[in-house]
Amino acid sequence: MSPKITVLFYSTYGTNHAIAERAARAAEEAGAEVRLRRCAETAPQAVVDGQDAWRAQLDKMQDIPEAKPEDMEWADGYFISAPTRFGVAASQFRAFIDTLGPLWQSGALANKAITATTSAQNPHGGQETTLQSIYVTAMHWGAIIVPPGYADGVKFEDGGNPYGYSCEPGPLSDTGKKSITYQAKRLVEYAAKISG
Ligand SMILES: Cc1cc2nc3c(=O)[nH]c(=O)nc-3n(C[C@H](O)[C@H](O)[C@H](O)COP(=O)(O)O)c2cc1C
Repeated sequence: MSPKITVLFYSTYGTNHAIAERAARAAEEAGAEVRLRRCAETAPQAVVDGQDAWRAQLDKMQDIPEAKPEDMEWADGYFISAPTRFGVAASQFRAFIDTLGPLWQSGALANKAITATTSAQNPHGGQETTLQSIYVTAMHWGAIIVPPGYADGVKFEDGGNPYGYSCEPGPLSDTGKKSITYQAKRLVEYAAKISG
């Protein structure tokens, strides 16, 4: 049976959207059934409309369904991508996560494979703490964290973040694409093992 993967992301300017699209394609290539889902925008419309780039990115994502708790229940594994904000994940991502209390209580979030990626403006702007903050939540769920580590040579080329692929904003590099592909395929492999 194909493992089911929900690729869950939030993106203001497009970087984490690009990561998520790449991860979704890689997971499908690895044989998974995939749902690509975006976290709903929670910033006031006037704030979004006040920045052309923010407005354009939100318009670009209109065809991607907003994440619902059911997308988390459905999946065997989660590929997460969220921007770094003050050293942790963007509040739009957290707002969705904070709707999952009833699912957590039912035990539906336990035993799911999870891996995470992020971007930050600066090379050392908090990527590692953001990923760790996402994994702290995963531990509360009883999810099984699948970090990339250094288990593939690409991790010695992509900046070497063992917690998850991370980058600075902008178009993905070829190495970045390879690293995301590796991380998504590794997630599919372990989601399949865990879900049996
Ligand atoms: C409120 C706010 C806080 C941010 N905090 C950080 C930060 O702590 N470190 C950093 O390097 N970049 C920070 N950034 C930059 C974001 O990480 C960057 O915009 C994001 O990675 C771009 O991802 P996206 O294109 O998917 O929106 C911040 C941006 C905003 C708007």
